[in-house]
Amino acid sequence: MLEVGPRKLSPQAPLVLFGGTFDPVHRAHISAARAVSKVLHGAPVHLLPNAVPPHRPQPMADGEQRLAMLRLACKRYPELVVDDWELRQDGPSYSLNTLRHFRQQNPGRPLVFMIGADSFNSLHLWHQWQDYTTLCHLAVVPRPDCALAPDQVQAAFPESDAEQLMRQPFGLRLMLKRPFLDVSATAIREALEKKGDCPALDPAVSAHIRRQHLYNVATLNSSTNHEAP
Ligand SMILES: Nc1ncnc2c1ncn2[C@@H]1O[C@H](COP(=O)(O)OP(=O)(O)OP(=O)(O)O)[C@@H](O)[C@H]1O
Ligand SMILES: O=C(O)c1ccc[n+]([C@@H]2O[C@H](COP(=O)([O-])O)[C@@H](O)[C@H]2O)c1
Repeated sequence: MLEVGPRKLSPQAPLVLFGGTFDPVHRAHISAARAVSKVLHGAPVHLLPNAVPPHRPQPMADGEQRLAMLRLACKRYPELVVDDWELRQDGPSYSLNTLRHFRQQNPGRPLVFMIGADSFNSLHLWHQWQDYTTLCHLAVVPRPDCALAPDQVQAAFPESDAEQLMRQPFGLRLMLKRPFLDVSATAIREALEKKGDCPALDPAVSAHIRRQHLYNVATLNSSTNHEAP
C-alpha cells in the first residue's frame, strides 16, 4: 500500500527506490531522498523499509514501527512515498528482488536505486549485484569519512549527469555532492538509550518513539535529559 501520492509527472519520469533498515528513519535519510528527487526534476522517491536485512543484525524496531516512523517523517513531502513492498515479502530482503519487481512494473522507465556511500562501498558483496547494471541506475549520496572504494562497481556503472541518466532506463551512476550529514541510526539509537531523544530525528518521530517506548526509551524516568548527544 502506498502512503503518499507523488506529484503528477510524465509516465517516463524517473522512479527512485531508497531501501533501508530505517531503524529509525533520520534527518539524513529525508534530506538525501529530497535532494535526489530535486536533482531528478521532482521524481518520486519510494522509501522501502526492509523486512529481513540480509547483511546485518536484525532491526530493534519491528517492520510496522519502522513504517509508522517513516510515515511521520515523510508526511510533509509529497515527493516521498512510503512503500511497504519489502515488508510484505518473505525471506531475506535482497534488493535484487525489489529491483526486479519495480522494473517489471515500469518497463523502459528510468529506475534509480539510491544508496549512501557506505552502502555503495559494500555493493560488490551484495546478492547478484552485477545484475543491477541492466535493472537500474545508481544515485550515490556522500557520507562523512566515506571515500568511494570498489573500483569494480564504479566501472560497472559509469558516472553520468542527471540529464543523461533521465534519458535511459538503467546502467549509469549519479554522484551527489550534498547533503553531507554526519548522522547514523546507530548513533541515534545510542543517544535514545542514554538520553531519550536526539535532535537528528523529526520531532514527530521522536514523540512517537517516546510514546511507544521504542529503543529502550521506556527504561528512562521523567528526569531524562533531552539535550543533544
Ligand atoms: N548520513 C547519511 N548520509 C548519506 N546516506 C546515508 C546516511 N545515513 C544513512 N544513509 C543511507 O541510507 C540507506 C539506509 O541506511 P540505514 O537505514 O541503514 O541508516 P544508517 O544510519 O546507516 O543505519 P545504521 O547506523 O543502523 O547502519 C543506506 O543506503 C545508507 O547508506
Ligand atoms: O541484496 C543484498 O544483498 C543487500 C545487501 C545489503 C543491503 N541491502 C539493502 O540495502 C539497503 C541499505 O542497507 P542498510 O543496511 O544501510 O539499511 C537496504 O534496503 C538493505 O536491505 C541489500
